Amino acid sequence: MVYDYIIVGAGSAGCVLADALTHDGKYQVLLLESGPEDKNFLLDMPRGIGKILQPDSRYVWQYQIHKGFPHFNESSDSNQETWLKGRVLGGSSSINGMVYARGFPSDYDEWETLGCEGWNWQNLLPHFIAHEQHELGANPARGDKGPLRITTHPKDGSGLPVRQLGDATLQAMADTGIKTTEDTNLDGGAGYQPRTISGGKRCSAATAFLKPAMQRKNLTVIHSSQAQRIVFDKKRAVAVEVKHKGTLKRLDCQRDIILSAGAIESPKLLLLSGVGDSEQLQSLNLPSIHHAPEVGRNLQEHYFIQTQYRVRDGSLNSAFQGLGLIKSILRYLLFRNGPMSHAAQEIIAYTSSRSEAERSDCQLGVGLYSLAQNKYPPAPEKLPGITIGGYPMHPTSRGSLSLQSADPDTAPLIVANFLQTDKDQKTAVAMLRKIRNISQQPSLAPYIEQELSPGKNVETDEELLDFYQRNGMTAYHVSGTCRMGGDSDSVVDTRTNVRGVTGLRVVDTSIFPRLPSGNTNAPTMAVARHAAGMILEDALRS
Ligand SMILES: Cc1cc2nc3c(=O)[nH]c(=O)nc-3n(C[C@H](O)[C@H](O)[C@H](O)COP(=O)(O)OP(=O)(O)OC[C@H]3O[C@@H](n4cnc5c(N)ncnc54)[C@H](O)[C@@H]3O)c2cc1C
Repeated sequence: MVYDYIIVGAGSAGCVLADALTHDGKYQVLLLESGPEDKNFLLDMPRGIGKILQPDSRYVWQYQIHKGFPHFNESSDSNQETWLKGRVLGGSSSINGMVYARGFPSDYDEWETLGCEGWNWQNLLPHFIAHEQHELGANPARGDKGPLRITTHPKDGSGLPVRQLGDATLQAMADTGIKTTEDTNLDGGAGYQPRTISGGKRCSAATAFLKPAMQRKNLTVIHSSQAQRIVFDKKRAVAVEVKHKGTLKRLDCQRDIILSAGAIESPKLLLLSGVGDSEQLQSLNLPSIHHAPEVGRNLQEHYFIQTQYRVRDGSLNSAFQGLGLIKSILRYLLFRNGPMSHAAQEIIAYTSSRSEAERSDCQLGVGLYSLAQNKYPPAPEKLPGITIGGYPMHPTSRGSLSLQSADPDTAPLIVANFLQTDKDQKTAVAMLRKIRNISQQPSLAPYIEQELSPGKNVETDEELLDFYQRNGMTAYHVSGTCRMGGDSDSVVDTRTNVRGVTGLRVVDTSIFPRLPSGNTNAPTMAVARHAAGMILEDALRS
């Protein structure tokens, strides 16, 4: 069989593409996924991620990365961390924190200004709307007829006193100038978390887009098979070489091969296939099909920091351990609600680190629980607490990704280069001060007993920055490594074609020229739907 399209990677982008490209029944499409099926109760139950994100999980890719702080020893804990990506049908949308954040109009309008013609808000908004089945209902900027189910954190507090603490936190935010809104995706500000959760279950890209499409005869899904490289006939991509149970196989394609393997594996596949910096490729004895030095550059990630507070009452800590955990699980099994049905954090806020009059530059997230210090994988603290975390949304620092070996099973070298620029450092410190200010508002005084971290001894800008650098971590939003642009240096053009070759596209977070304001799952799905329209249009023309 020669497929019309082969999509590599059944993640957020791959599932949307598989649905859109098979819709009219005209094209034979193969969706290839290296991970297994998503048949596990812990993937469905939102707080199952506590177990899914364990180091030995079969559902994740793991990467040991360098943070890139020049003043810390390269091998110290402050300079290294583990990044995870989903490796299962649904990709990272099957293992993520389920925060539904679209980014704001200015993000996409900025993409267009950067040369990505046609990728503005006006063009992307219809895709967000078409995807959404939002419990708050439809309006000109929100959809309720799509396959992706979205709810906001429940108003009843799930039978626990957490709602009072949540309301008090929102009041504290309001007192610092961050208005409370019903739908933070439309109005910014602060509110209860919009989530890709419905009926107490995760709604991944596989649930929303792939499962219904799998009924179609023109879609073939092969899981547990890893693409090793793209096969070229001169400069045309014609097949994918795949490893399945130790055996190599060639799968042929007559239109386009679309890489949707995510912002780490898509550039890795390009490099392994001969599209990248030719000097680097030659040093690894790889062929050079096209010299594209930007592959793997422009890496962007949100650097997340968590602050913690001891509280007297209202926290969920007891619901995640001992007898409390058994009760939470029982409650979930019986009613599909309670703490096991919550997203990673209960409250979200968008704010400016400096003045509310300016464009929001930070996302804050409040978890009504606290975590034991220096423990990996994360575990709840015994005593009650809350976390207020956040990250600057528009980092100007850039990292990179490169091959360490020509062996597809060897992880690439990733250097994040967090907080390298003066602007990023100033925003990081200002955000930490903002969080502290929120925690000190009168509405939280009945709850908060003590700031645990950073703690009152961390006071000057230098101390706050040092705390941030040492304790910050990935927000799991890695993007930008196959940058899309109108300029000849960009890796893909504005119709998602890889420059310098034919029959090859990239559609996933790696093509983002800049990170959007907030989490990346919803933007990736909208980008994939926009790209699918172009792919079908181009097919009609050819
Ligand atoms: C732990 C975690 C928490 C997150 N929390 C949130 C959140 O709460 N909200 C939010 O909006 N975003 C969140 N994100 C980010 C968001 O989920 C991702 O940015 C988004 O899903 C990425 O989509 P993608 O299509 O680019 O890649 P992915 O969804 O990662 O999909 C890539 C797929 O390609 C497969 N693949 C890779 N290489 C190969 C190969 N060689 N052959 C075959 N298949 C291959 C992978 O196994 C994977 O299934 C989180 C991410 C993680 C990891």
